[in-house]
Amino acid sequence: MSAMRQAAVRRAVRNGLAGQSRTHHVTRVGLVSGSAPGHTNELPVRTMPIAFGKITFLHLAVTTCFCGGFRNDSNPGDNPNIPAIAKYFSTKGRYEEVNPHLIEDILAVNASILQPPSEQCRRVHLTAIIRHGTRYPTSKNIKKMQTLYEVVRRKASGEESWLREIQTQWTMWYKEDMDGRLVQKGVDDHKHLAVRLSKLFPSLISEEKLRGGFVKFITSSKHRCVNSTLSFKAGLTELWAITDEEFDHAVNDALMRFFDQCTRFVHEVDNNPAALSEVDKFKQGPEMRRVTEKIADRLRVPYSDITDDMAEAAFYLCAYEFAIKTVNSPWCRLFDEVDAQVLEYANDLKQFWKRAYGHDINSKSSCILFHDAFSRLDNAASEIRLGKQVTEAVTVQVGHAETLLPLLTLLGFFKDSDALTSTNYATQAQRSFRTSHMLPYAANLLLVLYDCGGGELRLQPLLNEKPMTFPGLTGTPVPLYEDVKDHYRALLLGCDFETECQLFRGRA
Ligand SMILES: O=P(O)(O)O[C@H]1[C@H](OP(=O)(O)O)[C@@H](OP(=O)(O)O)[C@H](O)[C@@H](O)[C@H]1OP(=O)(O)O
Repeated sequence: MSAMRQAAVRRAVRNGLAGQSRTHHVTRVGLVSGSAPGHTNELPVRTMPIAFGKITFLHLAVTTCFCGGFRNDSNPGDNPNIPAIAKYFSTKGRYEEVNPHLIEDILAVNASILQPPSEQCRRVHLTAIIRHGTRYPTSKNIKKMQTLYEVVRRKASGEESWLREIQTQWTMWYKEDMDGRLVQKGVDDHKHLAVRLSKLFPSLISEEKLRGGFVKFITSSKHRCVNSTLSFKAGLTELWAITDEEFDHAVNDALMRFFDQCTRFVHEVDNNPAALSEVDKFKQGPEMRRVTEKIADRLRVPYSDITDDMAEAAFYLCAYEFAIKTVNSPWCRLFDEVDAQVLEYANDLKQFWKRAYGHDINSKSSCILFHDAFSRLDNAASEIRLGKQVTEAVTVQVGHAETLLPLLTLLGFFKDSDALTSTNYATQAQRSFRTSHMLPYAANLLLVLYDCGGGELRLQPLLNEKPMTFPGLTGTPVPLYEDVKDHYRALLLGCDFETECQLFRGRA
């Protein structure tokens, strides 16, 4: 693309010119191969043509004047290509289900939600903590899917078209060595997120800032995270047609996989089955039993063939076929909405007790990430106060659902009055702790620091590109940075990772 055309593209993105519509077919991004040699489904190391699709500036103009919050009424019932139960897929859900406006335009942003707190305020720093993009199932779940497929293939009987499709057309294509690796949709998740964030924060995520070394990248060592980081960078380099420079990223598991290194969490939760007793009780309880019996009835197999694990495997088959291939799989026909809500709750129970409010150490294990985020914000704040340029304008940190959730918990987000337990499902229908809304693939927590002049700094949190308010700080949508620090003073003064993660902490 000529320099003149690049400038025109950049101007159009910046100015949101309506009426101009350009299609930029960008190609090539090299990814880290993570699979066993010869795996047909693995993203190849060699570069691969990824058509960026259409960057339509017309949409930019339309969406920037799109008022109010995003539409959450994707109403999949109207769209036969979207499973009616897609909004219950928990951490196996697509990003588009929490931002349905992206279904029609994956690059659409709603800049109006990001109006600065006042005319004087300008954005000076952005920290983005992002879950990797869409991935294959883990080998643990692929084994369960394979077992279920054999039961259905060999024992199910019935004339329903969806059953015949499973038994005669659908093939078990998942292989154990896929084990959670990033898929092509996951590459696109991060490329598109990068472009949307560059449109939302053009003064921070810009070619100039990227080339100037003001944008830092940190990632978990897992393939899905490294490849998501490469994809995020590719989204920017392709947008700006940068071919003469590459940009580093740091692999830092102490930050992005802190849960592996917190001894007390590993001992008291990760390696302790009793820590998830509420999950186990729910999976053996009446709600789940009704689901497994209904599935067995639909398949006309004995109740003993469809355990809670088999029901979960069927649910995951529906979710992965949709997330990876965007197909409304025949596996989805095994569930009605009530069944899906029960399976969603089982997932939420796992996340609640393993990564969130269920055990205090779950959130305290994220102290290292909490302090890292605030030290970056403090550095930016002091450079602003000294009248200097902010040396780290943007930090992009790629991790897991279990990176984000403990931090969100530590900050007090999505806390209900009652804990999720094996016995209160019926009263938790309106709970705020719902991972389907919080943690899809590519879920992202953004912390935006504003300089409003006269030493006034403000901090805005966003989750999945939607503004939030810090729990307990509801006076203003974008509070003073000092008020936020006051609010979290105890954590800022304490929350010492080494102390919290000591095995026999505080015991004689
Ligand atoms: O049920 P699976 O095996 O998929 O659980 C995964 C985690 O996936 P999630 O429960 O979040 O959907 C996976 O988190 P991710 O963000 O990396 O996808 C995690 O890394 C993996 O270890 C499994 O978690 P588990 O708690 O060990 O089951």
